[in-house]
Amino acid sequence: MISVKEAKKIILNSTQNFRVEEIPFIKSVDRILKENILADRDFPPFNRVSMDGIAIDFTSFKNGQRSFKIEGIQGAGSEQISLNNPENCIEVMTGAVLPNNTNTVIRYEDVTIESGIVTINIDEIKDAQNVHPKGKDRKIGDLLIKKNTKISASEVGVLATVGKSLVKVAKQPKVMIVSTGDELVGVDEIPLEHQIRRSNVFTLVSLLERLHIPSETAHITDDKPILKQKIERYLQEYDVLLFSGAVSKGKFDFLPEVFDELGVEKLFHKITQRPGKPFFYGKTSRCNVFGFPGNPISTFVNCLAYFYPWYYKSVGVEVEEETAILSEDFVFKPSLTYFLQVKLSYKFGHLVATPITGNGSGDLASLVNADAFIQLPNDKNEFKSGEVFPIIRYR
Ligand SMILES: Nc1nc2c(c(=O)[nH]1)N[C@H]1C(S)=C(S)[C@@H](COP(=O)(O)OP(=O)(O)OC[C@H]3O[C@@H](n4cnc5c(N)ncnc54)[C@H](O)[C@@H]3O)O[C@H]1N2
Ligand code: MOO
Ligand SMILES: [Mg+2]
Repeated sequence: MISVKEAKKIILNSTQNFRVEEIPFIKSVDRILKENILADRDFPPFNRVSMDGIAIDFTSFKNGQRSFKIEGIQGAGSEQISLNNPENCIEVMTGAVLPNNTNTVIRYEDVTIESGIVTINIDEIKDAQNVHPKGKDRKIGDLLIKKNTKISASEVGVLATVGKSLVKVAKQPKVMIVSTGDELVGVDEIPLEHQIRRSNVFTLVSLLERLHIPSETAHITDDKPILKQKIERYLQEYDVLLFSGAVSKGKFDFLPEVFDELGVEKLFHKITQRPGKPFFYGKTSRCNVFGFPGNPISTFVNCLAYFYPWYYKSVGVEVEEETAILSEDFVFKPSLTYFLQVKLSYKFGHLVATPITGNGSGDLASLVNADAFIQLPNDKNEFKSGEVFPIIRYR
């Protein structure tokens, strides 16, 4: 049996490189960028008019001129024109190129126009006002988005603007999720008295969907030869296998021996934690094997506490640890790290975690009443209101 800290260390030391693929940028949200995105031109690429109005040569205004004859019109999307007479003006629209020989824009709200003559109604005008200068935001070649960024809507806009219709992202691992157990029937079946419906595979599928990892699922009964035959094939075809169940001490908990017989290197089996203690973790040269204990909350918390960080490290993303303040005193006697279910809220701007009591790791209904797990260390038994501990959110 090893500690949570040791287990995490082993897991983070056995990450995989899923390599890189190119996908349409519009499909890239929540994927991990695998190239630096540079400015393909200055931002903005020309001196951009930022208000609808008139463009003048500021020197004329400085010299006391207040009325200007309209010489032309410059709309967004038309080639730059030039002001020929510095005592005239050009009507300009937001997004247009600032006309040649002008440098200052005055809003329509601040002028009156009569018979083609513009009269300025305000005294306060600054040189170069209402112009967004070429290259003010970014220069050509500047780094806009760093490699290993998790792509969001804001990155998508930048990718579009630099013409990155195809973008390099971390490839997702090929994952198979396997449930085991003779007591389990399908979601659409009516269970007999001694049976229950499978739920863990679907929680795992959904937890992986949050990471945009597609997965396949299978169910295998507690039959050792069949388990062995199927898992042998999965080990050759998938990058990651996630199991739920059959890793504890029961007569039909065949997975640890099957893994051993199939040459899966055991990296650990059992962690000093609750729930999720009998977690098995191993690997072959191509595949990482996560054998989550079958109790639903054990499978759930171990996927969040171990598979998620393993995945993020594999794709090169650093995730900051989040913490919350315990809202009430809590006692946990066993010397195990306890992943306590909590409901999160904000009090005076601080994240507060209120314990949600359930009936142990089989009580999957209690998961819907909580938002996260708070990780209480195994070196003490009494946890006081106001103390701060790491949390793992699932909402
Ligand atoms: N003698 C001991 N017994 C147990 C120990 C122990 O240390 N000594 N550990 C307990 C702990 S802790 C856990 S957690 C469970 C882990 O059991 P397994 O990983 O072997 O899982 P199973 O025996 O197959 O099932 C346990 C439980 O979970 C239900 N289950 C399994 N798969 C699913 C699924 N896909 N959907 C819904 N529910 C599922 C299953 O019906 C069982 O009730 O072992 C303890 N025992
Ligand atoms: O420690 Mo087990 O994983 O909850 O019942
Ligand atoms: Mg068992």
